[in-house]
Amino acid sequence: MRKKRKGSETDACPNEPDELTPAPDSPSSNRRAHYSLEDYARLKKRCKEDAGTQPIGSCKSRLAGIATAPPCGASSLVPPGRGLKRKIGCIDNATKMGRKNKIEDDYVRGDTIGQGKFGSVWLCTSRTSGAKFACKTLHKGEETVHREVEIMQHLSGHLGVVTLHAVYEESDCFHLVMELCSGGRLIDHMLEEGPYSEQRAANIFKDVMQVIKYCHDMGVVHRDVKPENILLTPSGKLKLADFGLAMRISNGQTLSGLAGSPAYVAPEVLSGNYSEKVDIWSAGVLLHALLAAVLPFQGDSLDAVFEAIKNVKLDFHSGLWESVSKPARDLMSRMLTRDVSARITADEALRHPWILFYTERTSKTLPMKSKLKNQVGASFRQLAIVPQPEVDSNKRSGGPLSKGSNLNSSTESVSFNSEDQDECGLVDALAVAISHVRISEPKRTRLCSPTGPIKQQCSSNLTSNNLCRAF
Ligand SMILES: Nc1ncnc2c1ncn2[C@@H]1O[C@H](COP(=O)(O)OP(=O)(O)OP(=O)(O)O)[C@@H](O)[C@H]1O
Repeated sequence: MRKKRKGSETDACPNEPDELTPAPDSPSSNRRAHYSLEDYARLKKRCKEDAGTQPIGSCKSRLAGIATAPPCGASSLVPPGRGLKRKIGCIDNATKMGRKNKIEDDYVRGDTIGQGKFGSVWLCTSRTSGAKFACKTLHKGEETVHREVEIMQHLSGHLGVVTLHAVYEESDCFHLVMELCSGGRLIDHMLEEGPYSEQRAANIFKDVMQVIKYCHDMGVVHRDVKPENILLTPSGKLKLADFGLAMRISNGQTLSGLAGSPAYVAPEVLSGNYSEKVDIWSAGVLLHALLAAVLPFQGDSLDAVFEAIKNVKLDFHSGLWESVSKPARDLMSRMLTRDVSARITADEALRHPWILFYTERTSKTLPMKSKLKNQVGASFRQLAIVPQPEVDSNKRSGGPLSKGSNLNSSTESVSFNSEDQDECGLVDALAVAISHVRISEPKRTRLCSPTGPIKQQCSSNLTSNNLCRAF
């Protein structure tokens, strides 16, 4: 039997309800939404055990369609592991697949720096150059190993993607030698430093959206966009990591099956077929967390989180949102809309006035003093691309993701030196924003032939596999 990836180890959980119930409004309730996938795995294991008696619409039927689409052009019926040689044969020379050397010949092994449920990520040092790298070891037999390797190679080279330097194959595993992102994970910065200024959030968010757009242009859906999977380099550059759940997708093709992380998962993932727009939703959750330091969809259990994702109407009008500009709220609402066709694309998000305002060249000289916030908001309101969506009270938002001081400047790509600036700069920036507001269909740079919905493979291994890390 093949090994199951993403925390497939599931234990009996007699005390599950208690374990899934954090104190209301406590900071930990947010963290539970981030970190309670093991709980969810246990829950779903129970679902699996009940599978024979579950009716349609039960958790079994919800979990049956775990997406297993292979890279474009490959049959979804190819058993995982088979065709691996062919796939990795595509990996170019830069990654030096198929080399005779063992990794120990070229690198000195260092400390473990990350622990995934699949295995570990460890520090390694090149014997020739002395340069340090991160090495992720993927054990063969895991369902998605070949896909992660292939997709990393496919995307490697973009500034926003962790660069894959080399791949070493052993009889039972692959070692992926990657660029070392020693600046930590974005989530750790968020937890430590609390809500971000709009200026800072916009610049972080722009970097994230640029790499998501790149993935989508390259025909890849990440499916697990969250701050835990965004790493920082020492100079503060953001890098999207962990393509363990990523899938290739053709234009017009849809995926199916549960994959993602609970707090960030798009509603359509919970209910049916979905597309690359799931990454937009997840990025919208991230933007919410950046600006408000709370997750938008919370609950006392994972099912309650999912219920919130499906039904809670967010209120961007009151409470903490009163101090956030309307353009920021507008962008968020366009990303966190359940109507997938109305949800903006990565390209559109990047051209949203809020992003342009805070990240365009002229924004470097714009005032950020709070007294100008409303003016900015009013100006942006005029730039709105479409009307604001209906909002209602959000009963579950609460509990800070973190408390803390201002973020250090390591990730800020634009410096803000604005105390003495006047409103002329603001007008200039708005003019720039206006000039960029054009909404059109995004282009894919690498498309595969449309093949229609990807066939589902209902493997119990896959089911519990994706449940745990990716539920
Ligand atoms: N290139 C890198 N540089 C530095 N640290 C890294 C790098 N890649 C991964 N890590 C560390 O290892 C951890 C696990 O890596 P990764 O997320 O790729 O594994 P995973 O098991 O697929 O993750 P998850 O359990 O979140 O799905 C990361 O959270 C990070 O702390």
